[in-house]
Amino acid sequence: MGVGRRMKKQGPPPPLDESLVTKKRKVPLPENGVAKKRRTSGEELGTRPTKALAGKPANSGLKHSTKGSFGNGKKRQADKKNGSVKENAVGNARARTTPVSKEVLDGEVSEDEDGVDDPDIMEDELEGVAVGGLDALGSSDDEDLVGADEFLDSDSDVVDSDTEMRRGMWSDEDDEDAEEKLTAANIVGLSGRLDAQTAQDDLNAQAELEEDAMRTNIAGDRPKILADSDDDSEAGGTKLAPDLQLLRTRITDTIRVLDDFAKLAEEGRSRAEYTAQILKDICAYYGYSPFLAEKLYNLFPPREAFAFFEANESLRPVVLRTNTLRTHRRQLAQALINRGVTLEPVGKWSKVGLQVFESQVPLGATPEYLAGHYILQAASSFLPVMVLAPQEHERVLDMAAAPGGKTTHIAALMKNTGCIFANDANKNRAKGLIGNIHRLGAKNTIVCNYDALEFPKVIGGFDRVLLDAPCSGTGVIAKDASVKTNKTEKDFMRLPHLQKQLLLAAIDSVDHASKTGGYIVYSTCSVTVEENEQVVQYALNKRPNVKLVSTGLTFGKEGFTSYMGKTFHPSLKETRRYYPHAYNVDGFFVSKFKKVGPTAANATGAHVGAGDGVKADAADGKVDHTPVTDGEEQADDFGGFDDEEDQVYIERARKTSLRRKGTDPKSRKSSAKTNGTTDKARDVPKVTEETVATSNGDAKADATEKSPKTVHASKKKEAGLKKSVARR
Ligand SMILES: C[S@@+](CC[C@H](N)C(=O)[O-])C[C@H]1O[C@@H](n2cnc3c(N)ncnc32)[C@H](O)[C@@H]1O
Repeated sequence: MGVGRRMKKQGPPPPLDESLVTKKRKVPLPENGVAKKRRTSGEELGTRPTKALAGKPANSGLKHSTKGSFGNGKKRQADKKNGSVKENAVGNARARTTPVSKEVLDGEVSEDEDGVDDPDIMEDELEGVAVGGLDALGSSDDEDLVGADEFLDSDSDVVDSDTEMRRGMWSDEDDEDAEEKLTAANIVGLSGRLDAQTAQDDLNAQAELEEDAMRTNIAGDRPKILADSDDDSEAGGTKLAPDLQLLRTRITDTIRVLDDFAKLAEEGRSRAEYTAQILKDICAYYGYSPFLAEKLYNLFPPREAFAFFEANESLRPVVLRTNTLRTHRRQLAQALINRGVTLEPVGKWSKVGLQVFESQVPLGATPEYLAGHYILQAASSFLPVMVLAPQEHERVLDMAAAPGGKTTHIAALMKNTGCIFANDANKNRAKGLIGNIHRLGAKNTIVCNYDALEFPKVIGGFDRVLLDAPCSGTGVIAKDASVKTNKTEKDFMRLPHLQKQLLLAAIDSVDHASKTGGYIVYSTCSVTVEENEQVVQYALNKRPNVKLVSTGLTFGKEGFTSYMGKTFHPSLKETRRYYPHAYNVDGFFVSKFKKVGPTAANATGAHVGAGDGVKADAADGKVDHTPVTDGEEQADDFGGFDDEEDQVYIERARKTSLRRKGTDPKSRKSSAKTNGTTDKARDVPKVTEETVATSNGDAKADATEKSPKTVHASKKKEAGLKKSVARR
């Protein structure tokens, strides 16, 4: 039986209080009940699988997850009968820690192979599924953006009334009989259990606070934190193995001091000394490199930083996205419940997400999975596509698309109309992309395998472009702990540089005159300012023809408008940041641009010219190797091409090609003219291995012999080609 971890429901966290930051999950469980309970309540921040202790109930927090839970009613009835809610909860959670068969999961969801920078790696790395509850399934599978209140209230939306619960779950359906039966069995027991759990959690939190206050002797006294000399071998020093409990205590004590420095700091000690100490302790306790620990610590006030580091020790909830091209969420939920899956809607902010709490089957191998009824996808990965808001019949570019979680989401929102170009530079990952596109039944999608910097020369004039950029993955450390140590200063220069160039290419690939769109969405699963606000600011500097607009996601934290002495454009507040500790989702950044005019002829950027100019980056003072335009290209809707001029180059290239093949171009001229489709058919962008049928179901784009590298060499030729493809 595949079972998994219990998780907190997606949604806002409780305020950052001591109950969040004084858990001692590294400390062996005391035998007394208080400590056990405290751990249970401490699941506010989820599990810490990498450092879990034997005997510790994994993710047993029921506070958020059981309310309105949706699953096999038998278990809940049993719970109710027993009346010993707490014991059941803990016991069940312990029993549920056995991971889902990795082999089976891998067999079906391994499209995303490296995935370090990919929030959707959840699909590949899933080792277990959670146990838990449910509130309201949305009313429709048509996904709309929803406001902050709905997101933030996603926990409190749950109502105790049987009637209201059912209405919330299935309000889009008339025939609710089945659902009534399904849920009625759960509701009374769940409601009572939740109340008991809530009361217990409050007690636990209080007990924990008192315990900490006593042990650290901080209630009233100035804690002794800083060593008199450099010798701190007592806790995190190098002489002995670090004492994790002492380290943790010192971290929490230091946070208290930094919170109330005037009152609690030792005399003659500076804030910098305490900061240095806490950074050292964070490195020792959580295993970060000093470089990355400082970078991440600086994003938050000390107490929130601690919550962030803590949250990185727990996996986020397992979430699946209903593929509305193949099914409805209600039907999918029913089918999975019948297989022994406990799930609930991810929150009102999405009408297609289901959070899984427990499963008796491997979620990557169910018939529904194989039939493409859902994809395992981190909740935060829904956001960029919701922000992109693709419309039916549009042309959309997904610049860095593998393994296709967002591409297939876009296809679903477009109801398989229009056309999506799903590009990824990594051929192996592109294979996974193709697999997902087929499995999920996206029929309006063409897969290509270019370095996205080649756009818009490959093809441009899109209504919308999504750039879900390669990044450092500092938002998904819970999934990939290697990020803690393997990201260096060099990465935070190399990646932002690439991201900046990719973003310019994305902007230049959009048709500013699009009647329905003209939007670019830039997202990363990183939380660093270098990869987010600084990249956006760079684009604003380089492309005055774009402006930031609202993401429509009124939940999430505003992007920085200033950070460590750097000031960004005030509109950066339109961007959104997501943190694991704040919303129980992967760390994420989303921004949305509107293109309001053509890219200037003298604009510089990844797509422009093949020059080698090197100039200073006005935004951050770093050297920018952006090629400088030779001024040949004219601005147009696609960002600098001219049809007539292109035609000359195309013709010249055609002749050259014929000559190379030993054919006299003059002898072929008339046939080329009479058969105007010849070049067009040959010149569509290189399509990876296979081409997906377009929306009418029969049109097949031809694969070309061109390699991505040839695109760069024949830029003028491509300029015409993109037009021809665009008109297909
Ligand atoms: C964050 S992942 C994309 C995840 C994808 N959007 C999804 O939702 O499934 C970033 C992707 O960018 C690709 N990539 C990296 N550099 C690229 C480049 N220069 N051009 C195009 N794709 C690139 C990587 O292969 C990787 O698949």
